[in-house]
Amino acid sequence: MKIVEEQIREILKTRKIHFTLIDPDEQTPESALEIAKLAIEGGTDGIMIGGSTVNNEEVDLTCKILSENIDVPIILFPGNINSVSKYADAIFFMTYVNSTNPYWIVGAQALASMAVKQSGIEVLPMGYMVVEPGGTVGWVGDAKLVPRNKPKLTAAYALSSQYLGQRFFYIEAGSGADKPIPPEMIAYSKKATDDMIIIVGGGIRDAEAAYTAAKAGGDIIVTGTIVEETDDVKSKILEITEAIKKASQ
Ligand SMILES: CC(C)=CCC/C(C)=C/CC/C(C)=C/CC/C(C)=C/COP(=O)(O)OP(=O)(O)O
Ligand SMILES: O=P(O)(O)OC[C@@H](O)CO
Ligand SMILES: [Mg+2]
Repeated sequence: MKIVEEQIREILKTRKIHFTLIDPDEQTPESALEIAKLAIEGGTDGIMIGGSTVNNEEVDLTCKILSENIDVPIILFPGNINSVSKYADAIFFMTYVNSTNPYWIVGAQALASMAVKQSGIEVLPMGYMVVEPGGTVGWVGDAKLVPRNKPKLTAAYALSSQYLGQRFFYIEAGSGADKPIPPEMIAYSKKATDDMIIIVGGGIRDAEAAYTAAKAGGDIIVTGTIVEETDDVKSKILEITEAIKKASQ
C-alpha cells in the first residue's frame, strides 16, 4: 500500500508541500497535538515526528494521540531504531548517504526493519544528506558534511539515491541551522534526478526562505524549530505555506 506517497504525488501535481516536524522530546503528547492542530489550520500538509535524541515511548504516545485526532499524514522521521510506532501512517526509511559510519548507512535500517514490518506502516525509501553546518544530526551521524559551495556533490548524491531505488531525497542543513540550504544545491539535485521527491529542511524560519527553497526545486519544505519558538503557530505556518504556494505558481 502506498497511500501516503500517492497523496504526496497527487498534491505535487498542482503545488509544493509543507511538512511540520515535531520533536517528541520537546513537549508532552498533548502539547504536540495542540501544535499539530494549529499547524494544520495554518495549511501544513503533514506532520513529521522525529528528533535525534528521542525515546520510543515519547514517539509512540505522540503518534497515538495525533492519529486519534488529526487527518493529515503522520510520518516518522526516525533518529534511530527506537523511533518506530504503529500509530504513524508512514516512515521515512532513510539511509544517511554521507555518513562515514556504516551503522547510519545500513546498520540501523537492518536492525529496525522487522519492527517496521510488524508495525504495518507504509515505507517511504529516502536518501538523507546533511550539509554544513549540520547541527546535532551532523555530529550524531558521523557525517562528512557536504560543503555549502558544492551543489554538484549534492546532485551526485541525489542521483545515486535514485539509482539505488530511493524515491525521496532529503537535503538537510541541521535543525536550527543559522542558514538554510543554498538554493543552487536544491536546483542541481532536482535537475539531476527524474522522479525523485526532493525534501529540504534545516534553518527555514520565514516566508522568504521557504519561497526560495520551493522555487529552487524543493518539493517538500520542512520546518521544525519555528513551531518551538513562536507564540503564534498558526500565523507562522500560514506565512510559510502561503509562500510555498506562491512559489508553486
Ligand atoms: C530507518 C530507521 C528506523 C532508522 C534510520 C535512522 C537514521 C539513518 C538516522 C539518521 C541519523 C539521525 C540521528 C537522524 C535524525 C533526524 C532527525 C529526526 C532530525 C531532527 O532532529 P533534530 O531536531 O536535529 O534533533 P534534536 O532537536 O534532538 O537536536
Ligand atoms: O528545525 P528546523 O531548523 O526547521 O529543521 C527541520 C529539519 O530539517 C530538521 O531535521
Ligand atoms: Mg529539534
